[in-house]
Amino acid sequence: MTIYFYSTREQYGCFSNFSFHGFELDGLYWPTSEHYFQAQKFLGTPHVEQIRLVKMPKDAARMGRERTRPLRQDWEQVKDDIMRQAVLSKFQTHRDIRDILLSTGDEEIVENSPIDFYWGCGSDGSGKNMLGKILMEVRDILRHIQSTDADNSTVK
Ligand SMILES: Nc1nc(O)c(N)c(N[C@@H]2O[C@H](COP(=O)(O)O)[C@@H](O)[C@H]2O)n1
Repeated sequence: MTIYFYSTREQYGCFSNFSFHGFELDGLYWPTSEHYFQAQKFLGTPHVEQIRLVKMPKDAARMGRERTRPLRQDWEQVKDDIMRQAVLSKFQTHRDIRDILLSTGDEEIVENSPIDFYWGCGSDGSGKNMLGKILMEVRDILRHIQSTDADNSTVK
């Protein structure tokens, strides 16, 4: 059965980038994956740190979406990899949510956003669901890491 998520307050809310599961990446601490993702839009400028330091992910999202500052030129080419790295770091850092992600087996995961047709499925389900796809990719990576670790710890 397809797993839908969106709000951090509902079931599978930990799959949202707005969930408070911080991690270290690029030598810095990020309070949420939304902070990391939005800040990377302005790599090489002081705005990265300004976004990293705001308390709430909704403020990081607002700042990242403001177009008063120029977006990095290669954003469209790099944004999926940046999201993948942020989501992987988040789930590698927190065992409790890693277990929740792995417990979904091979079920399809969909960000049930009524407004976002790129990261989510959009209001009519026709969206690309890139965040859901990335979560499923990360699930595969974590499953592989787990089985490799188990093999390595087996006494031969
Ligand atoms: N809560 C929420 N509100 C929105 O308006 C959204 N678009 C989303 N989706 C999340 O937004 C992030 C990416 O947004 P931009 O590409 O910067 O517009 C990403 O975390 C989506 O999952 N969520």
